[in-house]
Amino acid sequence: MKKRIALIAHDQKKDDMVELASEYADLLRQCLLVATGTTGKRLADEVGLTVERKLSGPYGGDLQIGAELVDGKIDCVIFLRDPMTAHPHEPDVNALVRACDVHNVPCATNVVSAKLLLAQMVPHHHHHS
Ligand SMILES: O=C(CO)COP(=O)(O)O
Repeated sequence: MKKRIALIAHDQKKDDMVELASEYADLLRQCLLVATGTTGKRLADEVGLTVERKLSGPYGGDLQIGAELVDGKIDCVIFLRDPMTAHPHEPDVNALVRACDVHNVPCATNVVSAKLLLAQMVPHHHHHS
């Protein structure tokens, strides 16, 4: 069965997310993708991925993804957080990461971790950059 991957990036990390997704586009096309609003739009517009878009993070998108996650509908989370900027929805961000820990769902919060995790998500995937 296809893996369902959540992709989320704070504003200062969106360029990194687009770059990461471009590099791993072949792999990501074999998965079902869900993203917060603005991240999802950029992935669709700039990488050409098919992405199910939730609300933007500050409007509850992290919580929508968290709700699916606790229902067992998310296999892994790539959440490129900006550690240098305060966010009004920080409680939501923490809730999603906490839900990953509660339910033992892998969650990568930086690019290097994301690459390691993505490489494990699709069996026998050979990465060409
Ligand atoms: O704020 C976010 C995650 O906390 C991301 O939301 P957007 O993808 O809509 O910018």
